Amino acid sequence: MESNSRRQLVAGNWKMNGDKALVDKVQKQFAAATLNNMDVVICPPFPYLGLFDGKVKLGSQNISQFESGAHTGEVSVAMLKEFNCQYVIVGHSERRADNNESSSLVALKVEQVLNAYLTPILCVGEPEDVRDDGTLFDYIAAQLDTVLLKVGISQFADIVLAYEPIWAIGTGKTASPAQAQEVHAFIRGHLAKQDNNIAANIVILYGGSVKGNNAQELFSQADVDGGLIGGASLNPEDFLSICQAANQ
Ligand SMILES: O=C(CO)COP(=O)(O)O
Repeated sequence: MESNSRRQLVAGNWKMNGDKALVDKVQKQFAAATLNNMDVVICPPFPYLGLFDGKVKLGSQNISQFESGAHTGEVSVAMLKEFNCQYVIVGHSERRADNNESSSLVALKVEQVLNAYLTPILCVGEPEDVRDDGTLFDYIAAQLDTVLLKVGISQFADIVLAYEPIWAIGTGKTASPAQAQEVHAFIRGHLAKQDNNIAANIVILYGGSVKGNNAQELFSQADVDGGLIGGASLNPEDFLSICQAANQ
């Protein structure tokens, strides 16, 4: 694999949790922290985006596939930009399940985010039965290929990927560092078939029950470049200790 300039990234996905008090706590915590070797992104629910004061990078948890117009309840990339949002989580398994988001819809959303020069955090990951029946790699490849077909490999230079095995999300059942590394290496190898350089440089996060006590081992795997953190991102102390693990 080629040399790379990957920097560790930790993104906190609050999901439909948190409140204004948590915004204040997180901002205080990170204003006092020194994290020079990694990037922190907070992805709160939409209403809280405007409350952040610029000390941490911001991401949203979803976006409309449309640019603007008569789409009640949707939020556009242009609106996110007005709130200094730099990242957008796209294709989280909870949205794929709760809102029937297909990989084709996910691909449209990725395209929308890229067109606005924001960074998609594109989530892929298998349910437990897929891992059990041995079709894990085909499943992940298919999720990636739908987006690859839509936007092309060169656009992956501006994408962050997140591998989130569904069986590990919110379950306390983390993928082992070896299991995470195996899939991350597969993803990088899959992209390398089209472009070695992009594959070597793309940041691939792991998500699924990352905590302060397992982050360091996960993040030290060769192809794991940080994490997408759910539950533990709601506790500023825990989240900071995860970020410190990525800062080393
Ligand atoms: O879904 C996740 C982040 O997007 C992971 O959630 P947990 O860290 O709560 O398992």
